Amino acid sequence: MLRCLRVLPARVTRNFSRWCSNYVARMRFINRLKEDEGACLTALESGDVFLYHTLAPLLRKTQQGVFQLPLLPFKDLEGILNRLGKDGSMVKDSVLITCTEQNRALFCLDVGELDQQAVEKECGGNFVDLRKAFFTLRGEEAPLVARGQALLRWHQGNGFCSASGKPTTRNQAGSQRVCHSNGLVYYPKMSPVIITLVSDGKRCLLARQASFPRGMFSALAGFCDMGETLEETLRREVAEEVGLEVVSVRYSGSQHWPFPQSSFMVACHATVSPGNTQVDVDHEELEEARWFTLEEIRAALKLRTPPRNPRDQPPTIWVPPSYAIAHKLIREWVDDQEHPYDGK
Ligand SMILES: NC(=O)c1ccc[n+]([C@@H]2O[C@H](COP(=O)([O-])OP(=O)(O)OC[C@H]3O[C@@H](n4cnc5c(N)ncnc54)[C@H](O)[C@@H]3O)[C@@H](O)[C@H]2O)c1
Ligand SMILES: [Mg+2]
Repeated sequence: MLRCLRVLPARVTRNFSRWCSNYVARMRFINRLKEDEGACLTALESGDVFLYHTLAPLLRKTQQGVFQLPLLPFKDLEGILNRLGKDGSMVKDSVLITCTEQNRALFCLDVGELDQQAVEKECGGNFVDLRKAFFTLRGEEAPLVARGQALLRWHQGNGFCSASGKPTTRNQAGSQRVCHSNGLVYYPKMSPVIITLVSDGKRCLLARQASFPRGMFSALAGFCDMGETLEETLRREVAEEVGLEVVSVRYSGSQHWPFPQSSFMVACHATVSPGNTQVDVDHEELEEARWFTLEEIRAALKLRTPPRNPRDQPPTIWVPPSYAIAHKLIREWVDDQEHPYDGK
C-alpha cells in the first residue's frame, strides 16, 4: 500500500490519511466494545440491528427492485418486539458485527422464537436462505450477512461447556463465551481451508465434486490438518486429489466462506512443472478434474452464473460466480496469461 501511495497525487494521499485515521478509530472502538460491557450496551442502544429467523437473514426489496439488508434502530426494534408480544429487552441478545463508517455500531439478532410471518409483516421484508441472500446482496452487505449468520450459529451451538457440561454465558458483544464453573473461555471458530488454482504455465486445472451444480468446475480446495502450514496443506491436497506435485505457490487473497459452516479460505496460485502434468483423480473426492486452455476459461467466464439452462446437453462448463474467491483466482490466472509478468 505504501509503495502505491508514493505515486499517488497529494490530494489522494491526504484523503487516504483521513480515511486511515477514521479506520484506526473505528477498529479501536470495536475492540473496546468487545471488552467493555457498558460501552457495548450504550453502542447497541444508539446503533442498528439486522435480523435473522432461524439463521435466515431478513432482506427488503426496494422500489427499484434491489435487495437490501434492512437496519433497524434499537428503539424501533424494541417497539416491534413489544407489538409482537415479546419483551423488548430481547434486543440485548444482539451480537456485535461491526461499526459503520458513519460510526454507528451494527449488531444482528436471531428472532427464531417469534412467528416468522408476523416479523416479516412488521419489518416489511422476507427471511431468505443465506445462499440466496449472499447471491442477491450487493457490495459490503453480502459479507455482513455471512458474518452475522456464522456468529449466531456459533452461539447457538456453544451454549454448553464441552469440559464441564455446564451452560456458558456470552459477553455483551457476543465475541466470546465463558464457562464460569472452570473459567474456560470459548471464541468463535473457523476452519482454515486452502483453495488453489494449479497451472502448468499454459493451462489451469479445474475440478468438480459430484455435489456441484451440473457443469460447474472450480479450483481445488481442502481443509488444513492440525499442525500443517498452508503450503503443506496445499501440496498435500493437490497430491491427494489429482496426483500432482506442486513446485511453486503464490498467495492471492482470502475470504470467509459461510457454507456449509464457517471456513477461512486462503487462496493461492500454484504451479506444477510442465513435464509433470498427468492428472490422476481421487474419485472418492472428485467426480472429474482436468486441464483447461485459456480459450475455454475465457468462454466460461463470459457465461452468466449459474447458467439459465443447466439441463443443456452437453452441459456448458461454467465457473463459480464473482463472490467466490475461486472466481478471483481464475480471473487472475487469465490476466497473468494475457499480461505475463516480465520481471521488471
Ligand atoms: N469459495 C470458493 O470459491 C470455494 C470453492 C471450492 C470449495 N470451497 C469450500 O472449501 C471447503 C473445503 O473444500 P473440500 O470439501 O474440497 O475439502 P476437503 O478436500 O478437505 O474434503 C472434505 C473432507 O475433509 C474432511 N474434513 C477435514 N477437516 C474438516 C473440517 N474442519 N470441516 C469439514 N470437513 C473436514 C471431511 O471428511 C470432509 O468430507 C468447503 O467448505 C467448500 O465449500 C469454496
Ligand atoms: Mg477437496
